[in-house]
Amino acid sequence: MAQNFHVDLGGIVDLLGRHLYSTPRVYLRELVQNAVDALTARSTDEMAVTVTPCDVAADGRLQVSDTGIGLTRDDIDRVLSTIGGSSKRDELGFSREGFLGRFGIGLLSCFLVTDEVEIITRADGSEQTLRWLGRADGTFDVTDADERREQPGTDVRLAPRPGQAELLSADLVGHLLRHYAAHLPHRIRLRTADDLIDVADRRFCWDDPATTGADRRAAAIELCREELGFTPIDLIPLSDPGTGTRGYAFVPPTPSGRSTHRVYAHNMLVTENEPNLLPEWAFFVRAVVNTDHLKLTASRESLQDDDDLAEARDRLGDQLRSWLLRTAQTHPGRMQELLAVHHLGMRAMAVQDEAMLDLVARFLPFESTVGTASLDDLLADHPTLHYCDNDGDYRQVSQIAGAQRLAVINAGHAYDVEILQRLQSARAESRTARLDPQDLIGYLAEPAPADRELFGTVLDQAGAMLARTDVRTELRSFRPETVAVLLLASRKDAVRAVEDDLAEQADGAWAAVLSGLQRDLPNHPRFVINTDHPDLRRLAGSSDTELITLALRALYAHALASGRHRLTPFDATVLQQALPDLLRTTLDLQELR
Ligand SMILES: Nc1ncnc2c1ncn2[C@@H]1O[C@H](COP(=O)(O)OP(=O)(O)OP(=O)(O)O)[C@@H](O)[C@H]1O
Repeated sequence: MAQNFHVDLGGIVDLLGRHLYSTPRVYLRELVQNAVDALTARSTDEMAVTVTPCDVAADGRLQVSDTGIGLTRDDIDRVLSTIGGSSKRDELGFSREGFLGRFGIGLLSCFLVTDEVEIITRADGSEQTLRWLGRADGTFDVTDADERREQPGTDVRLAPRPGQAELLSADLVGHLLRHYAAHLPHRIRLRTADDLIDVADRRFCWDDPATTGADRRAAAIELCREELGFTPIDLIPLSDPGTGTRGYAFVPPTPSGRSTHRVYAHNMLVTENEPNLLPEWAFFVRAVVNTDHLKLTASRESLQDDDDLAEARDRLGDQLRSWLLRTAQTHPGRMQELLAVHHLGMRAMAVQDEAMLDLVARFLPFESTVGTASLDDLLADHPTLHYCDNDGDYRQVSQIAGAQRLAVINAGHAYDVEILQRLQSARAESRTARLDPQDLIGYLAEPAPADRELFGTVLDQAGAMLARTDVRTELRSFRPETVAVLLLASRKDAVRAVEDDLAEQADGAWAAVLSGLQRDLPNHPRFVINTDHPDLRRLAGSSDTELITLALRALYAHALASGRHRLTPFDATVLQQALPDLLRTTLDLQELR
């Protein structure tokens, strides 16, 4: 014969307490939820839930009392005395419309704070008042109650477990009620020593037909201040009728790395930190919403990550996106302000979404060698946009590229490169290309033959100086003529190994350094000498090869220092010695005069 499982209630309560609920405080939310569901099931005018904290009640027990539908003897057997039993699912097991509960386990959370739950109830349409007493050891009694309820409804009473009275007493109960229940559309009252206070006294502004236009906006901003703790720089109405989800997304005044949202279900607070309500790219907003149909997890502390939520997320994401596009058209100034604070979020969004890409291309300012401007403006003037994918490369090339009117963007921020690549593939007419600092040489003019001749000795001496390194010397004629030399090295080269022989080379003489640095790298850094530089031209005219070498060392040191290069041991030695050497020689020359 088939037998029933025996249930160890203590074990189940322990499981709930440790693994389902984040805190024993949820007991109060579960009780208020049941009371509100009972009101919903009855629907008369005399509807209220009254909560009496244990330190206010005469018998020292917390009581949650409602004027709801109550329970018949049969209900008690089916739903109270059966774990998992619930009146809030239909025959097929689906949640019934309008109810908060669904799983039939909420009441068990009371055993997180008490050993005994007493329920006094009178069902709507019945004269009988019944008493159910459930204990944490899994036993229960059902009897006629000694007292008689005047009205249909239910009182649930809990005596605090020793050491847990605080969880059931006035301070915390008042706080929790306002936290969970402030927006409930029912009358929820807290009993104090001498008064009854309404705690559910807030309507969501979007549900209040009386507040419209500017008033509604002001009310929403106030809601954001109270519930999210900041004054938003903008707000976006959200509405997904399919899941009965409504609210606002608020734009914070400072950037946030990842945003979570405050979600209510049937006006009862579910969570302050729901990560899955809006698409991941929407981290420039935080939302407050109420939902009627999105499902909750059994703990009721987060949304179920199911298909309904995924679809709602897409639709709400569409609303954010169209709002942004509209704002860009109608209030470009506001858009600019938004981008100034949340450019990182917008960049992330542009990588995933074409509409956002257009928006970012239109509004986001990029630093470039031809000025700071939007990608659209830059592309209008320059058929090909070059970019450096890191700030170091950009700093190396920016001055020279700018002087040659070569448009190079600093794409060193997060997502910049992806944005430029996406732009290239999304728009046939947009050309973007990565620029390696070494590529810059291709944009600098070859010197005239006469200048090549003039600089013959300089070129030879530079070649000799750098003979044992992998740096190649080039002559070029370029603007500005105040720049004498350039050292162009790609990042790949810049990070080439230097550590091994560093110690050996640190204080070595020139010869030792040079002989120690045999490299054969396919990509050679370029030491570029500007044949237009007036003093270099004077130097080139000199026949003093020693002076030329000294000057070249100093110029090489200068190029190293100004280009933010990673130093090889050779570079470090040049940097250390070149300028003192030059100084000494100048002084020697002066003494000779
Ligand atoms: N105050 C009340 N008035 C009337 N019926 C109640 C009340 N409290 C509980 N019940 C009945 O007891 C059942 C079990 O309650 P319980 O809180 O354990 O689960 P639930 O509310 O159905 O679902 P969930 O686990 O999702 O909260 C409810 O379905 C309801 O029928």
